[in-house]
Amino acid sequence: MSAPLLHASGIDVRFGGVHALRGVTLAVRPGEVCGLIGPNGAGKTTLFDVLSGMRRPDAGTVAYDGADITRRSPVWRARHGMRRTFQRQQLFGQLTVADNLVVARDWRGGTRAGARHRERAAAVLHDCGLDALGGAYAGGLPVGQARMVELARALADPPRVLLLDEPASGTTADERRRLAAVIRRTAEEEDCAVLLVEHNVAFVMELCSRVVVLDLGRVLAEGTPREVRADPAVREAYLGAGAPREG
Ligand SMILES: Nc1ncnc2c1ncn2[C@@H]1O[C@H](COP(=O)(O)OP(=O)(O)OP(=O)(O)O)[C@@H](O)[C@H]1O
Repeated sequence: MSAPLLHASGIDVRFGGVHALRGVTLAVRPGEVCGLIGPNGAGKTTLFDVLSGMRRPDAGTVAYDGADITRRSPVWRARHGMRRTFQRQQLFGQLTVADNLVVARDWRGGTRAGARHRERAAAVLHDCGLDALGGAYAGGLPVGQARMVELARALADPPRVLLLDEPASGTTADERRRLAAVIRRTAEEEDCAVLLVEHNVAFVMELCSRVVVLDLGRVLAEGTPREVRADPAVREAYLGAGAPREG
């Protein structure tokens, strides 16, 4: 098994009296799609904030490719191949879909690379089945299409780590199939380490090779989808009565 590319160890985060993360340890390897699930308030988004550098943990470390990056900024992490999407969509609504992808590469500077960035954007749009939408304004897209564009934008500059926050939220079954195919292909063909937070358990269980369950700021369980489904503690805390949607 390859070494973890992203490795969070003993992460603690407090918001005043709320202990949002309590000694969370989690590793993601190149080429794997790992799911992060758990009830509302379990700490999933807070952990994403720590991994992407948007929140400094009160304790614990984040390592990337073996180096401690706990104090590195979000921009540093992005420059080094870490990409994140958000629960609430963050597309540039007044730009076209293609320009959303070009911007995702141009931010590094070097405008002379513009033509290459356009070529890469076109290729990524093609791979994501979005050829027809390149000229459409991103602000006018239905939710499901916008989710795919967000994923495409995260791929515009080739990622080494992809943190996806509820990528399937608001999508149809057909859109989920296409999202899953692109995510799987990115992990396998680009050797990218993918971690995704998702409330749609069926989507996670189908797509991910490994699943981590958070509850009340702690790792409650970790394993293959089959192992996690069968875990009594997970069933009680998350998959039992009042479980989130399965499809
Ligand atoms: N900025 C903040 N200030 C105070 N408390 C916060 C803040 N952000 C999160 N929390 C609290 O930390 C805990 C974890 O929240 P977090 O949003 O990480 O959970 P989550 O698993 O992502 O939930 P959801 O599935 O609803 O998105 C919750 O109790 C939440 O109320």
